[in-house]
Amino acid sequence: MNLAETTPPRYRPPAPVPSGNLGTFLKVLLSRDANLLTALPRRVFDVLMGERVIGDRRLYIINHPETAREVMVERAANYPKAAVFVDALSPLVGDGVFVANGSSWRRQRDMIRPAMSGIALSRAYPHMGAAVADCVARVAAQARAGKPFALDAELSHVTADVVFRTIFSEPIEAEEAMTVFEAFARFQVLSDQLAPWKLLYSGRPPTPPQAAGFRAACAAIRGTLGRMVDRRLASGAAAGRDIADALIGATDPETGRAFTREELVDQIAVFFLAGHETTASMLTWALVILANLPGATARIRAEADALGQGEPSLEALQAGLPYTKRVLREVLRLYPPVGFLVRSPLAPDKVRRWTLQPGDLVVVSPWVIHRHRGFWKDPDLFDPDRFLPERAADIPKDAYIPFGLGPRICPGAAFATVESTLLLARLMGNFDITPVSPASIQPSARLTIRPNGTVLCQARARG
Ligand code: HEM
Repeated sequence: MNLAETTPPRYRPPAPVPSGNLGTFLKVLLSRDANLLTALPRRVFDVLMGERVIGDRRLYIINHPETAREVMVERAANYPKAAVFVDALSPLVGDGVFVANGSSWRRQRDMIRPAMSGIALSRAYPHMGAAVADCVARVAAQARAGKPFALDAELSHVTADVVFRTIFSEPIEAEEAMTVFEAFARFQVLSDQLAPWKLLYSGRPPTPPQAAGFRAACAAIRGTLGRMVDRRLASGAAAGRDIADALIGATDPETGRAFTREELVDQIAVFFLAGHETTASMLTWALVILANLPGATARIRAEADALGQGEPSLEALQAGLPYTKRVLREVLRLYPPVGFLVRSPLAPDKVRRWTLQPGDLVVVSPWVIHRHRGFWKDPDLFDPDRFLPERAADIPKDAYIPFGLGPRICPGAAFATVESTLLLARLMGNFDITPVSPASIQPSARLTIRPNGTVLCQARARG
């Protein structure tokens, strides 16, 4: 079989057809569904930059990659993360690196570098392998039972397991890890419900009724992580074991100061938040899409089968599986888990024909840029081969930004790429996974861009 010929040439995976105007935008924002993706006007996917006034805020969307570069890279210091974004996450992550700004962010970013390095990845890799093997065993049990299972929940489980094992050398099944995992699920639901309130007001928004449950979920997560940190501090860090040890051993390059206990909890909460739902969402979309594409599935399986049954070395995984990686890149283009990067200028700044003021919101959206009519051929179609080296020249610089851009670019990109390649190869290599109701699956912008509901699937072991 010539595998290259088996991929259907034109497949449009689920996405809302943009049609919104300001009226629908506000309606969606205030509805229980609050899915921004259904509210985006068609025009947004054509313009290079646009302005909209919502409530008492001015909101700018920047699509042009060169303009995005000016703001996010060249003048990044004038564009810290917006308060609306920071306030939404700081009950969970304190002043951790994901939300910190200015010199506090710089110092933390320098200090987490060893925990995110290639050496740290090679130490994390065996933990990943163990978590993936457990995931394969759970899905095999579902296949034997013959009952539908929630694919999205399983992928959140395994990616949270990977994060936990790589931070603390402990699996998620441990009682404390499970407490964090379950409280995080509540955090996610409640933060989705709170987000629209916060966007509409530039001042302090009124306190909606969900806020108490939200704070309780954050306290449960931080309390548990704090106890785990205390135990590790008491037993002493053993250099090079895991991310917890790397963070405990990290020092500020200027002052030599280490993270305080609270700061350690902040960073670990960041890794948990930033490091598992993103990867889980990417993999959910990959499996949903591949269920429609036997040709692409066959190509991934050929690469997975070539890995053999034993644990592939990190080097083999990083160097190999080129088609699987192109599929994952294309999934990240169509469903970037972080769909909107939100900043606010510190000082007035002229950007194209507008003068942006402090308090304005500036959005650079991977979701919009990745589907922009001006930068991509057939932007809504699934075509992994657009990432073939010989077609690289077709992609404008900075039009592909699933991991962000500039100094705040995701430090976990290599980690996520290794993890998702291994998981996808193992799941596709061992199972047929088919959604029970494929027609109902649509993307929704929550904390990450996820399917709008539970993705029930049937798994069958491959013969
Ligand atoms: C497919 C998986 C992932 C995607 C798509 C992703 C995407 C992103 C994006 C877009 C940002 C920048 C946000 C902004 O500028 O506003 C970011 C930041 C960050 N990510 Fe990831 N991420 C992924 C996985 C991970 C993993 C596995 C980790 C850690 C193990 C991680 C840790 C972080 C951290 C610590 C930041 C904050 C960096 C800073 O502000 O300096 N991410 N991520």
